[in-house]
Amino acid sequence: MPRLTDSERSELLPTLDGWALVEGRDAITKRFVFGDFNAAFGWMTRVALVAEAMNHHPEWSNTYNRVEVTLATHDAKGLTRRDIELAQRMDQMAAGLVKG
Ligand SMILES: C[C@H](O)[C@H](O)[C@H]1CNC2=NC(N)=NC(=O)C2=N1
Repeated sequence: MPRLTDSERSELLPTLDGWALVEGRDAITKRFVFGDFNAAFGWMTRVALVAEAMNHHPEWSNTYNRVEVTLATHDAKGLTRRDIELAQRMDQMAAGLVKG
């Protein structure tokens, strides 16, 4: 899986909702804020099954109702289309459950 080209980045990154580039690393990151722990962990559980089905896994941490997510393709040592797809899936699955 090749890393995103510059033109792919300028095309695809703006389609994401609230994701930011990680300083000093070819990766994207986002903080999801849910109503409570149950909502946050339930979302993580559902996303985990999607990630496993995609064979593409997030780097993430959970503190009560917050989930910090970083996406990159380890095999490519940077961003690929898999990261864009997983980010979009995460946004879809968080719709209506997150603040802001
Ligand atoms: C062996 C397994 O298919 C690979 O390690 C997969 C699993 N999940 C992955 N997830 C991510 N984020 N990047 C990868 O390169 C990757 N590779």
